[in-house]
Amino acid sequence: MVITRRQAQVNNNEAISSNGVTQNGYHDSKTISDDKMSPHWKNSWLSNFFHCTVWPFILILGSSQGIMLLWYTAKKCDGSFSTLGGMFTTKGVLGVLVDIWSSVNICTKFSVLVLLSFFSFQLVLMRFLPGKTVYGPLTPNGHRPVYKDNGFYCYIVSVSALFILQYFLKQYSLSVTIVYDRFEEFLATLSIFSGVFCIFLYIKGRVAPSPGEWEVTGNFIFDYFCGIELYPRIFGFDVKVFTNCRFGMTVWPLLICIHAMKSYELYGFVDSMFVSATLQMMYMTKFFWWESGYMGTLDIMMDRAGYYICWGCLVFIPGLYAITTFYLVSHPVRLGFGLSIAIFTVGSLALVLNYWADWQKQYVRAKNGDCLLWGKPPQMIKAKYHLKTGEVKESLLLASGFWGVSRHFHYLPELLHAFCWCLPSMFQNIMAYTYFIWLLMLLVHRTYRDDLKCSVKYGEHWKEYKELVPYKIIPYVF
Ligand SMILES: NC(=O)C1=CN([C@@H]2O[C@H](COP(=O)(O)OP(=O)(O)OC[C@H]3O[C@@H](n4cnc5c(N)ncnc54)[C@H](OP(=O)(O)O)[C@@H]3O)[C@@H](O)[C@H]2O)C=CC1
Ligand SMILES: CC(C)CCC[C@@H](C)[C@H]1CC[C@H]2C3=CC=C4C[C@@H](O)CC[C@]4(C)[C@H]3CC[C@]12C
Repeated sequence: MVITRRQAQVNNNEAISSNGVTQNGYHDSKTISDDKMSPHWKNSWLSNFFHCTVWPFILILGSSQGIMLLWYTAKKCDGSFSTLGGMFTTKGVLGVLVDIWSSVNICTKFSVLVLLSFFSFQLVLMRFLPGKTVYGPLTPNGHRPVYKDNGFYCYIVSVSALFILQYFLKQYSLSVTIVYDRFEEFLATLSIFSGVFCIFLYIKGRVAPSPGEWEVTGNFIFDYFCGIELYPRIFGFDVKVFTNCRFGMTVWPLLICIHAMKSYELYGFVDSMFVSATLQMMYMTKFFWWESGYMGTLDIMMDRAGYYICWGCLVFIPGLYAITTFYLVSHPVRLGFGLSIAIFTVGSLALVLNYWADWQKQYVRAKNGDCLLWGKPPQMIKAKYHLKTGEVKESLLLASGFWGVSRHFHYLPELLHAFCWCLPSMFQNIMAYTYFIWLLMLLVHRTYRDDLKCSVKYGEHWKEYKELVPYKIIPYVF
């Protein structure tokens, strides 16, 4: 039996990314036969089958159900998971799902038209707005992706366009808040679209892969779920920039604005909505300001364009990331001036701290260590790594500043900031904290994932860094 190294490592439970893709791209990835693999692999065909086929299959089938249930809980169960649980006991999970899907209009003319117009608008902005050329990280086979850094302009134009559109629609007694009213239609249509789009990406990856990394295991479910190409391009458009940034990360702030408008239409000014929406808009503004830095993170360097990342950005971000303000539309809370200011101040400081930590890493690397951090020369490790081509490269691992406190200190202010935008909903329902709970799980998992990736990439140098900075997020705790 011949399988690729990628699948073999999944069997051996080595560096597995969140979507199941191994992260050992810095060594050769030739096809190997099972007699060369560890005996553990031979004994664990069941684990291989589970990780590479059953688990992706469950996620593909279950993901859209999960996101529709979240919408249903927020809209039809008064934001209460226990009400949903009650429905599960009376009707059964399947019964509830059948009720949901039979009541939702999928691929209506309206939703398809709105989505196609939005896709086209984003593609036009992506192509024509100016931006300097930036380079992504070098892939193990020596490919360096090139981007146009115009994310911030695209974001500003998109948010402004929403307000301009609202202004014109109001003249005809219409409103963009129809997106909130008929949100389920959009979620369902996007789910279908992303499923079909990933089939297209699978075929494209097999017959006409773009330059850069790509890999086929031959297991359709695995390849469909994890993707084949790392940097697919269609007519010069980078697919992952489109799905992650121009769609997912752009729809999120637009939804926040739509929820705030809806809340204003219903009740006038509500402080809890204002605090939550403003904190999130600040977060998004920071993201787009730093977008070129995002091109060097795990999602872009590791996750191939498959169902996991495409469905995630096309459906999961709109469905889950904006859930707090979605919930606040139907559950307004009056916080009062003092509490609003307190939450807003803590949330803003947390965001500054998170940005500062991200910035320290980029700054020291950009200056090649020739700078001061907190008034002192930075403590660094010059970590060597090998490309597949055999070429030796070097990166700086910062071991002072925030990166000397813990290996992922910046996740702490990220979590605090997210908590602050959920807190305005107070404590009536846990639903408003769904994003925070998700983020907590995602970031904890990410610390393991990044450790594996870096230990494979830097070997002894990473060990050295771990000795200098032994904790993952909170010193002496985790
Ligand atoms: N809201 C959300 O859903 C999420 C938000 N985030 C946020 O996104 C931002 C980026 O986070 P994330 O993508 O996890 O990546 P990180 O910022 O943690 O970067 C990880 C990478 O940085 C490099 N690195 C690791 N340690 C060091 C060091 N000591 N010195 C220099 N370089 C180092 C390594 O890459 P290399 O190969 O270059 O050495 C490593 O793979 C953060 O602000 C985070 O909070 C992240 C995940 C989810
Ligand atoms: C299939 C699903 C269960 C999971 C889908 C997950 C993805 C939608 C998300 C996984 C990682 C997320 C992100 C990583 C880093 C980010 C930088 C930050 O500054 C903004 C948010 C984000 C882009 C974030 C977006 C969602 C993911 C890609």
